[in-house]
Amino acid sequence: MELSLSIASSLRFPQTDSIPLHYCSLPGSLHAFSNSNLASKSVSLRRPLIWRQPRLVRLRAESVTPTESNGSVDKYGDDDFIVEDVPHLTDFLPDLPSYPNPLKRSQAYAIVKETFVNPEDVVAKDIIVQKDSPRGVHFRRAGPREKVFFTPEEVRACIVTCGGLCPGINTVIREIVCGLKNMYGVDDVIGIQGGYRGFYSKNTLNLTTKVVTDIHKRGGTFLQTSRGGHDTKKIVDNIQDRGINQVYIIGGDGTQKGAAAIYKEVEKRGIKVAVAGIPKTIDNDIAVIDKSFGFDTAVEEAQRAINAAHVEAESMENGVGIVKLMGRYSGFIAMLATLGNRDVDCCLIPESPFFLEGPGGLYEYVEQRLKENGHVLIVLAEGAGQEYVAQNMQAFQEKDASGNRLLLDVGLWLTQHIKDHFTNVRKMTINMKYIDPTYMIRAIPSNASDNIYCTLLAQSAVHGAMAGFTGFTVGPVNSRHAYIPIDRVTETTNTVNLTGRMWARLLASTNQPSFIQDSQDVRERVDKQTIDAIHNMIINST
Ligand SMILES: Nc1ncnc2c1ncn2[C@@H]1O[C@H](COP(=O)(O)OP(=O)(O)O)[C@@H](O)[C@H]1O
Ligand SMILES: O=P(O)(O)OC[C@H]1O[C@](O)(COP(=O)(O)O)[C@@H](O)[C@@H]1O
Ligand SMILES: [Mg+2]
Repeated sequence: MELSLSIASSLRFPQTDSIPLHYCSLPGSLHAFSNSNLASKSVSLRRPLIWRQPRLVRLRAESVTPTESNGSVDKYGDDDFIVEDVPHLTDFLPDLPSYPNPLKRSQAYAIVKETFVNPEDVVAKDIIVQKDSPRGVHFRRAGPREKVFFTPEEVRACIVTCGGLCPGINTVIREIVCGLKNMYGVDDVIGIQGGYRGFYSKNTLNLTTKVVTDIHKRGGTFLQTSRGGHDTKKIVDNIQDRGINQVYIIGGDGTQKGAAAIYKEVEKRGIKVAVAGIPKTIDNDIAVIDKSFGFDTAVEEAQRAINAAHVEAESMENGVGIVKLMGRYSGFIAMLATLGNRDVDCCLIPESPFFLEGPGGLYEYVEQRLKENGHVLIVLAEGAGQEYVAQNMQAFQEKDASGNRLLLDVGLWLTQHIKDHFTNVRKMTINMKYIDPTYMIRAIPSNASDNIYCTLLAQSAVHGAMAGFTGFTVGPVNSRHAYIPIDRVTETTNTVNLTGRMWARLLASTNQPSFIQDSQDVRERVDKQTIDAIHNMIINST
């Protein structure tokens, strides 16, 4: 694949693992990589966001003792050291006063040795490097700052939850309320009910630490959620009318796009409102961050359905167990639930097309497993094989209120096809058990480790907003929490990399067919996806 220099020098690839040829930092400076690894992730391009001088000035002005700082202008100015910084209220309100952070005096932090994050701390996006590789992309490290831009008395915060459910939403709500109160002495927090449309169509709830004290023990969202209904102007009007100056938005890729629109409108109006996004998705499809909260809980819960299907399948002659799990465009839940289980014979995900008939197809493999083992267990993500289901059902494409494509039931479709094939074509009796635990895996409270994760997310968001950052999403990057520009997490979707090692591990574990007859084919397909994504981004960015 070839990229012309003019394209490469004005646009930069955000993810080194999906860079086919070039990696550019500053316009005009080009780093060529011999690495031609191709990823199944869609690759997108964005304008360079290198810390330019104004950001450097602000970053350094934020330093406690600039003379003692480890950094130097050169260091940050290096072409290969890129910091993708988040906006700050002072970008459009330069005269905003700052105050000493009250955290130092709080009960929790009184004896902490290093209360505040060094303002020059950044988190590396890629931690696998070679000796001579460029230092690459970094994000600002999350955590409390020496200076804050709100007094506790002036804060009026709100929390809203949007999109689908996932375990842990209530923990995040709780910890934002408790974090604001216990760390910063903020009393005024309100809940927006029913997602974005709740800003302009519903009454708010007063969220005190007492009100939220045990909500983390329940699944779902205490504030309710919805799809659709994002009207930026009405939402920001409402934010202004209610005197809200910190907005915490919990939601997935769609929600974060909405948060970016709110931030931009706030900036346009020049009002002092910090907008913080907390990424939420059961599908784990949000780019940049390590993993979304509640994902592990969901994978764990999926084990119950898979185990039940296994018990049913192995207790009968020619038992076929099929479990359908969530995963609209990304098969992470199905992949991890399969890897975590070990009884699964085959995992089907949206990223990996499969076929039924002929050599190397699913029917052949099912028959082989029935002969070898007496039963077979299949886990499939709801987004897998949608093109076949649509063809067969001659269905038209429906969308939900947010514009997401509504999926056809691939579980029922596959169940029927396997039954028909073995009964009518192979003249074999099979015992089919189909389990669809779809909502059960996301409508539960989060487990202990997700609760810890949710607490970190909430507290990091609170520290960021109090420090005046805005238009950011918080999340772990290589296990360290960072403030990430919202656009960065919405421009691409995280999908299972078919040419990566994790999918290979799954194939090695289940020993299922890869459904790829020619590995060159898949490389070319992934390559084409990459080129298409680049073309789309170029068109969108012009
Ligand atoms: N491109 C967008 N711009 C503004 N708001 C959006 C956008 N996409 C989705 N939203 C809003 O975000 C909310 C949640 O989106 P949805 O796709 O349903 O869930 P998720 O955030 O979990 O992906 C909805 O209220 C929807 O209107
Ligand atoms: O039926 P609902 O509530 O729209 O949710 C179903 C969809 O939500 C998802 O869980 C993803 O939701 P998000 O966009 O909120 O992350 C998909 O896996 C699933 O297809
Ligand atoms: Mg989504």
